[in-house]
Amino acid sequence: MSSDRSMLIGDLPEFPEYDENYRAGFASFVGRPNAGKSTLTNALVGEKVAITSSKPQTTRHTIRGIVHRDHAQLVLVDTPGLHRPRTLLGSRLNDLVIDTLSEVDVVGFCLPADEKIGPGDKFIAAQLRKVPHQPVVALVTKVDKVARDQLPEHLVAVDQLGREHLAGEGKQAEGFSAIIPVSAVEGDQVDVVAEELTAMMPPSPPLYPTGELSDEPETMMIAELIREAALEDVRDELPHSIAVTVEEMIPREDRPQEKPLLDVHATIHVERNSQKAIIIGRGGSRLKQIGSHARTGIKKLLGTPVYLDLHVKVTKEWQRDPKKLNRLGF
Ligand SMILES: Nc1nc2c(ncn2[C@@H]2O[C@H](COP(=O)(O)OP(=O)(O)OP(=O)(O)O)[C@@H](O)[C@H]2O)c(=O)[nH]1
Repeated sequence: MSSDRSMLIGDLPEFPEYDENYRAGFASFVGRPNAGKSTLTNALVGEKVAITSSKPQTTRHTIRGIVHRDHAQLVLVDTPGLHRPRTLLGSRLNDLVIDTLSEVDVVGFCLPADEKIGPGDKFIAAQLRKVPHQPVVALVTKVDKVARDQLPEHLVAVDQLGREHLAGEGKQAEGFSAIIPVSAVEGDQVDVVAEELTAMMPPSPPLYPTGELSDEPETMMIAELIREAALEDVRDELPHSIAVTVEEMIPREDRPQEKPLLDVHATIHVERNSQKAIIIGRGGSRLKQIGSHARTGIKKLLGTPVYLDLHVKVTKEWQRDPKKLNRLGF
């Protein structure tokens, strides 16, 4: 894809000017499913890069968003939720999370303000002890959903969670390095989050060109857009049973230069025939709708009209079979 990429996006990379005070590095958000990680990533980056949904565990891939400030660059690695593994897929996701976290400069632990701290949060805090060299900042998300006078009590509980379950050696000796209330939806304190996190980055030249929002290969982002479209309206029936692979992305030949068209061939994998029927819909109507939603998103992402060729395939028990997981890129 690398040669096509510049053609699709159309910019030559240009890096920001910098001096010895410039900082750059990586941050990663963790938290229970639905904690608001993707929404906060989008608010910080200013564009839709990670996929948000009202149902848990849709962010399966590591999607990076890049926050550009005058004197700093913050590369966000948006991980899947850390959660107690129930399937092989679950435990692979957790390994992936710990690996990712060992490489970042700061971890943002998202804790929704409108939900009591529960066993899931304590589990994550305890997992974060495995990465003692990174500071962990508590990001108390969705503060617009609670009354102002309820917030202080919640912040005290968050502080206590850090002291009781996270505190150990290294940077986490005393629990959270900072606790920041934020509302990604209302844009409240998003800047403070950016400032605090960039201040924790090491001195470094810029890592990415100016204006770059994400270095995730387009195919991965396109697969996520299709997955999101496929889950639309049927999340209750098929919340975790869909994976998408993008087989091919080929610029259509014989098109005038000012009117390019990209052919995208992708497959939606489901686990059972009954699910295949749900995805396809009566007379193919749902599949058509999925294609049309996804196409709009892909066009917006790439700035190029696309022809989307979608297939639905039953890949049995893909969540539990290591070979199939490998093939689907997990
Ligand atoms: N009111 C309000 N809702 C929010 C805010 N941030 C996120 N949400 C909502 O909370 C839900 C979950 O948000 P996501 O950003 O998808 O959560 P996530 O942690 O990435 O979820 P997973 O991908 O399941 O791990 C969505 O419906 C969001 O719209 C916020 O600041 N305020």
